Amino acid sequence: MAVLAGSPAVDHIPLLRSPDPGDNFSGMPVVDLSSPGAPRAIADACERFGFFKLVNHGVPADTMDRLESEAVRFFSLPQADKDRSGPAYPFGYGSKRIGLNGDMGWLEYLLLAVDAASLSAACAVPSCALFRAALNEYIAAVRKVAVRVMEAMAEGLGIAPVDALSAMVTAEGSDQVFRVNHYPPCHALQGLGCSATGFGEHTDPQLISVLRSNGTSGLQIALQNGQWVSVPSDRDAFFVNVGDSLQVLTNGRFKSVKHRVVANSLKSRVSMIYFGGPAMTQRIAPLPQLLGAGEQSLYKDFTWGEYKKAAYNSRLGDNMLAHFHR
Ligand SMILES: C=C1C[C@]23C[C@@]1(O)CC[C@H]2[C@@]12CC[C@H](O)[C@@](C)(C(=O)O1)[C@H]2[C@@H]3C(=O)O
Ligand SMILES: O=C(O)CCC(=O)C(=O)O
Ligand SMILES: [Fe+2]
Repeated sequence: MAVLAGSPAVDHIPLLRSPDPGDNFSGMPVVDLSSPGAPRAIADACERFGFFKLVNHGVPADTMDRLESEAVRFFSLPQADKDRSGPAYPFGYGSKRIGLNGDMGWLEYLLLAVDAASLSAACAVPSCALFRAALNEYIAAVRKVAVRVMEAMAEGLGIAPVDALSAMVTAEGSDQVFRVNHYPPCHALQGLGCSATGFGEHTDPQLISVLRSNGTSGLQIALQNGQWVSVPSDRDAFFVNVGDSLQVLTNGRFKSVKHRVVANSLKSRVSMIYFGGPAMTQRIAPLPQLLGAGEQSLYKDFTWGEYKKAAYNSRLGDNMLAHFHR
């Protein structure tokens, strides 16, 4: 992977070709959650792209803006103060290093554990009461959206009960994670025709990810033909993606989408992502309601705990699911 010689600021950060304005995703599925057609539109988008934009989701702009302002305030603290909330593993503040296996990106972040509906009480960060309150309010709201979307997925797939998928994230002991990412502008690369990797290409291991970002673009997804396209930002919408576990539960009908973030040379990007995962002991296997007569699972049997362990022992860009294919 190319790294820029002589620019210590971006040392060890992989570089990417600058996004080309023509790469904007023109076919982006946009789903109105308040519309009766939402379940079918969601299932269709998950089958074609594993990704869609969600509007009319009902989360007040205030809830999103408050968390964004608190996050911006946190990330502008002196480095030594932020470092006191680290390291990121298992949960806390991290900078440039992603995971424990050598991945690097042009970002800093907070990785947080989520309990039944809010931040885990045991979660060490952040200590500021206003930030914690904003996190709790936002997490409770985004989690409800994730549940509504998973119910719509079941309806769109034509399976019963309606909570066949969502029950996995509402169950006792479900493994939910929340992440706030800050990608500072990467001035060192301005005008050089390349960009710093903010978050390298990967798929999310969980069932569902629900992302909201400020008005700075940078998120890209890979289409099924391998082409990378840029996702135009929209601070009022959520972007939903299918994770590896949901691909398995649907026996490959829904696609776990490969995505990455390219850092901007001028503007900072702030994103907040809810990752809905099941309980560690949950078996991840195609739902019987989705298997046609004589249809076999494409995957070996495993639990979320086993898959998570394999994922966390992998590099970001590794195709983790490949090891679980029959
Ligand atoms: C390199 C890694 C970071 C990651 C754990 C892993 O070993 C591979 C999966 C990565 C990922 C991607 C989605 C989420 O951001 C995340 C929290 C997750 O559950 O899996 C990250 C992990 C991480 O940053 O710890
Ligand atoms: O920050 C973003 O916009 C996306 C980050 C991401 O894909 C992740 O944290 O898993
Ligand atoms: Fe991701």
